[in-house]
Amino acid sequence: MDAIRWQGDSLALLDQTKLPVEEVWEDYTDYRKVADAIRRLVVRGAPAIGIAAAYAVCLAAMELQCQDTAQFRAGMARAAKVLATSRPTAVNLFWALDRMTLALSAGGGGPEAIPALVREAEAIHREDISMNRKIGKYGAELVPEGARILTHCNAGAIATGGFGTALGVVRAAHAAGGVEMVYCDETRPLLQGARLTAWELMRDGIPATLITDSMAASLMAQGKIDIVFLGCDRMARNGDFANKIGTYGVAVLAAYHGIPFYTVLPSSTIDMSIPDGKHIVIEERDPAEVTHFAGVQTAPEGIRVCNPAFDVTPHKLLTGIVTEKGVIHPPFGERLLELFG
Ligand SMILES: CSC[C@@H](O)[C@@H](O)C(=O)COP(=O)(O)O
Repeated sequence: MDAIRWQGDSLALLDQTKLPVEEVWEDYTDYRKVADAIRRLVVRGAPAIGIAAAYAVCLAAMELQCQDTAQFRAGMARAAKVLATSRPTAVNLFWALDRMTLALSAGGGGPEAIPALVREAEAIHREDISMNRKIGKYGAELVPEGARILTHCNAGAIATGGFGTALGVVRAAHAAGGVEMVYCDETRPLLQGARLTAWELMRDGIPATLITDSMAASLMAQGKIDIVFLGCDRMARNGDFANKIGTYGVAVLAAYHGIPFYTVLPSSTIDMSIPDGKHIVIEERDPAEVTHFAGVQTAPEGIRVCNPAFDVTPHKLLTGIVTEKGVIHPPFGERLLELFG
């Protein structure tokens, strides 16, 4: 299962805004439209955003290849800026753009660098899938026999290059026969859990139950959740992390009920340049996402709205962090530095 395909001179994206009702792939040749697709959540999920941006840099270079060197370089800098302002929170976007900028300079800085840029974007894509496979293997070892797992948002194959982070763990654990049920929080306001996670799990034949976000507490109190796995958009070097709004609430609930709570991420999601979660920029999105549901108004016109797309969970609420280098336990700051510093 995938949502991003490089086609040599164009990028195909599965339009995630249309799932689960329609499976529509769109072709992109204009990097500006890819930036807009990232903004509109056609492509979403931290690793997937980075991969799409890397391919968009290739599209920019192809568009600019007939310009003289100075114009090519100025155009590439402009394209990187447009892509960097698409969404602020997931660090994978900036990590991928930095890699592409280095590949551009290493390749000569001009249109002659196009093959090197394509190779780099493909490497970013391929490495992400391979990190997810390793993450799945390590994470599956944490899953108790007959586990009932809770997840939030969508950290699946379509949020990554393929296989998924939190859902990669679920896939690996299910293949080993260890999963009784995956409870998916619907994930207000844009329903990534209901529209995307439920869809991915059903397609793979993994037992899944959809719940509204407000049901998680009651399920935990009834002893129906054994372990929580969810994704990450940016982790600071002390282990504080941003993920889809509602994650912090799930973390508090899990701590209260004594349920193991893990975030699952590739190293491309770790931002060692910031000391803690206070430094993570949280994206504020359109109020209409809260006041309207599928185009239908559900709140009075003119009501003030607060719509942060992410929240920050303090590292103290984490049982562990699942990465491609293994599972990290406290003290997170020291272990992150050792493995990723
Ligand atoms: C492997 S995806 C990890 C995170 O990016 C995911 O949990 C998440 O919060 C996605 O938010 P979204 O706003 O849908 O891009």
